[in-house]
This record gives sequence, C-alpha cells and structure tokens, in this order.
Amino acid sequence: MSEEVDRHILEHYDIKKRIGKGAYGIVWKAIDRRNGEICALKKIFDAFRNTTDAQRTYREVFFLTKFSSHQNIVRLLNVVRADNHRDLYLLFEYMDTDLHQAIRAGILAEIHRAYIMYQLMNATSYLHSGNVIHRDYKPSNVLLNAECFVKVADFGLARSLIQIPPSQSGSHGNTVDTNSEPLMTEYVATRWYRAPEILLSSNKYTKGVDMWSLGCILAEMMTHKPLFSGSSSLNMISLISSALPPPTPSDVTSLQSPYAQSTLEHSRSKQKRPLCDMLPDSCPPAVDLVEQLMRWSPDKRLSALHALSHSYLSRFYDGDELIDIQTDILPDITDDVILSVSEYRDRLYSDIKLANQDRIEKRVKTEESTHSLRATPPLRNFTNVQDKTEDPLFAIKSTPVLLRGSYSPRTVTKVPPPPPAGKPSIFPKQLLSPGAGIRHSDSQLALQAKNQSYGVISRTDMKQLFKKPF
Ligand SMILES: Nc1ncnc2c1ncn2[C@@H]1O[C@H](COP(=O)(O)OP(=O)(O)OP(=O)(O)O)[C@@H](O)[C@H]1O
Repeated sequence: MSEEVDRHILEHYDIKKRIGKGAYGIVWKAIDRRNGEICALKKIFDAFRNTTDAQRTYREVFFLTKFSSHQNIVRLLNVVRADNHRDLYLLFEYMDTDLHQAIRAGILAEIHRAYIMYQLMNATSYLHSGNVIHRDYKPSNVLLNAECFVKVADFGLARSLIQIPPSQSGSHGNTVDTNSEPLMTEYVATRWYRAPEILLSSNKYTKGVDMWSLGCILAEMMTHKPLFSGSSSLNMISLISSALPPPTPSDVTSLQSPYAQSTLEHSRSKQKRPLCDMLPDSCPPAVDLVEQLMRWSPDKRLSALHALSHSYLSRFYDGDELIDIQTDILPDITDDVILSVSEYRDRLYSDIKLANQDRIEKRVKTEESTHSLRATPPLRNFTNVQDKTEDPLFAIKSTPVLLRGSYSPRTVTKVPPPPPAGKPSIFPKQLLSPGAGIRHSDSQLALQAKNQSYGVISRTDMKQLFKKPF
C-alpha cells in the first residue's frame, strides 16, 4: 500500500495526518484548500484490482451517494480518480473518532451509549427501509464526534435485498442469496460481529444480520470488550451457544444453513454463561435490548424500527426523525451480473460524471430561474472526468446526487412510531424526561437539549484518543 497521495489531490487538499487504516485503504485528515473545510480523505488501494474489489468499490460509492444525506450516515463529498487508474480517492466529512477508539478509551457514559445506539438504529431503519443491509457493522465503522453524533461509515459490503428472483428468496422475501456472490469467503463481515447464520454459511441474508451486529456493539459498549471474540467460525458458534438459550428446531430451520443442524447439535452445550451474566452492572433495559437483538433466529431479532421504541432508546425518539425511503435502493448492476474490472471502473467514472452533469444542469436551471445567468460559473470548472488535468474532482459536494440505478426520486416520509412488538412490558409508555426538552423535529434544539441534559464527551477525553498512534 503506497501512502503517497497524488499531486492533483495535494493541490486541492492539505493533508494533515493519518487518522485510520482499514483493509482497503488509508484515511487522512485533510483541509480543502478552497474553502478551509476539514475533511477525511480515504485512498482506496487497487480499488479495481479484481472483479470482487471493483464490485465492492462500485457498491461503496453507489450506496454512499444514495444514503449520504441522512444525518447518521457519513457524507461523501467528492470522488477523485487517481493518476494510476487503480486507486480511488473518496472525500468525506470529517469526524473526530470512531466507536472502537471511544470504547477503548472508556469515555462513554451510559447516556452516550444509549444515544449512540439510538442513532445507529435510526440509520439502520433508514437503510432497511430501502431494503439495503450494511453487513459490516462494527465499532470501527461507527464514526463519532465530540457531540456524540454518530455517522455510519464503510458501505463496501452493503447489499440490496431485492436482487434475486422471488423463487430464490427466503421465506421472508427480504433476503439475498449469497450463492450469487463471488468469493464469498473473502466477502463477509468481521467475524466477531457476524450473525450465527453467516457463521454457519447460510446462503440467505436478511436484515437480521445487521441487528445481530448491533447487539454485539451495544454489549461491547457496556463491557469495553468484544462480546464474542472467537478465533474461528466454529469457535464463535460455540461461544454463542454458551450464552444463548439453546435454539429451538424452528430457530435452526430459520438459519437456513445446511450445517446448522449438525453444528448446533455438536456444539450444543448447556447455556453456561447467559448474556445477562456477561453484562454485569449494566442497566436492565440495555441488557434487555441486547437479548432481543441477539437471538438465534434472524426473524426473532428486534427490527431497527421496533428497537427505536424500546425502553432503552425511547427517551430519544418521538418519530419525527424517522425517514422511510419508500423505495428499493438498487444499483443497476445487479449482483448476478459480473462485469469486468474495466467495465466497473468505467461505469463508476461515467456515473459520477453523469451525476456531476445533472448537478450542473440543476444549478444552471436554478440560476436561470432566478435570472442570474451571469453568475453561472464557467463549465470548465466541472470538466469531463476523463480530463483530469482541468479539474480532476468529481464535485458531488453539498447537493446529494443519485447515481444510475433503480430508484425513484427520494421520497421521504415521516412515519409514526411503530406499534410495540413483543411483550408489552418491554415497551412502557415512552416519557421524555421533563426538562430534557428533546424534540427531534429540530436537530439543533435536540442537540442542545441533549448536551445540556447529558453532557457531551469532553474535548479532553477526545484529545486523549488522538494521543494513541495508529
Ligand atoms: N470521515 C471520517 N472521519 C474520521 N475518521 C474516519 C472517517 N472515515 C474513516 N475514518 C477512520 O478510518 C478508519 C478506516 O475507514 P474505513 O472503515 O472506511 O476503511 P476500510 O479500509 O473500508 O476499513 P475496513 O477494514 O473496516 O473495511 C475508520 O475506522 C475510522 O477510524
């Protein structure tokens, strides 16, 4: 991995320091020289090395572009190609840290944990309403700032759930057949946060895989260490078996794995250390939420929408912030179509170019309609992406643009809180604490109220995080 940054990037961005490194690239803190904005620059190495990587890159940009306007999803600002046509640069809004580091630093109080979980559920219910699953929830993919605002990152594994003919889908329709996925073994979420059905090589994915991972994250926030840090898939199953009540026959069936029966039979131990014992000193509603998320059967796990009404999170929730996409978000290159590396790359370049042109047209139209044509910037500022000598930046910028794909214009609707599911006692009447003043219809007010009521993560605590070398 070359840590060098292309000259045309350096011309536009002043690189400050390295802030993260993942399997696919390096992330730096940078300043946009044109407006002084702080941003995060991610260099994806060999973004189009093989079809799997090219498909991953294509999906990552597609989903980020589609979801970036949600307040709890990291905003993609720019996509810039590299000189070598192999790497790719993504520019994001900058966040102070990630949840992995915040957990390790031990700076999260109970109220922060709950608020983080609430925002994660909010983002997840948004993704799931578009029938998309993230598939790689883990603390390092949850970005955080000192105000305790959460942004979900890393959409490299995100998938639409509606890419397969109904005949192949599972009993609930909202599933993905992983048989269509090339090199699936390289293509699954981090083991410790993987749902049992994935560990058991099920060929059906559901929204439940994200809900399981969110349960792991909440538990990790409570205990400061990963809940199940198994050394292999089998070891993971054995750790999970000793914490969960034994699966019922219908649970086993719902895992939709040819290995479920024999593996679970084999590792069926008595529940040695139930989840609640693994989460000592935690507040009961938090433990209850973990238990409702971490169930053998994906169908029995709480949905993101219902989790928002759970007694642990309901203090933040009044339904006003909830966004239902009301349409399926689906890249137009479906998973059963495998393109060549150069086709994925060209498609990505041209989609960005189209999106950019669309943005320019909209801008020109707006300016025409306001009789300010003289103010229209010269189009050479938004040159064809092929000609990067003039302007290599694909300026996605503030207007969220939609890449090609199957979608209708973003129609968002506020939906009322879902009816309580499960035992009524788990969903007591939701009361906002008097004086807390949390109303989500105005996020600024809500933030103020939350900060006043609960306190932000202190800047000093945040600074401690950055002392740690990456
Ligand atoms: N917008 C951002 N602001 C601040 N830090 C960020 C930002 N985006 C990413 N990071 C940091 O960089 C790390 C790696 O980012 P990211 O997960 O996108 O890379 P990746 O190569 O896809 O990682 P993975 O190995 O999880 O697939 C994150 O865990 C986080 O610490």
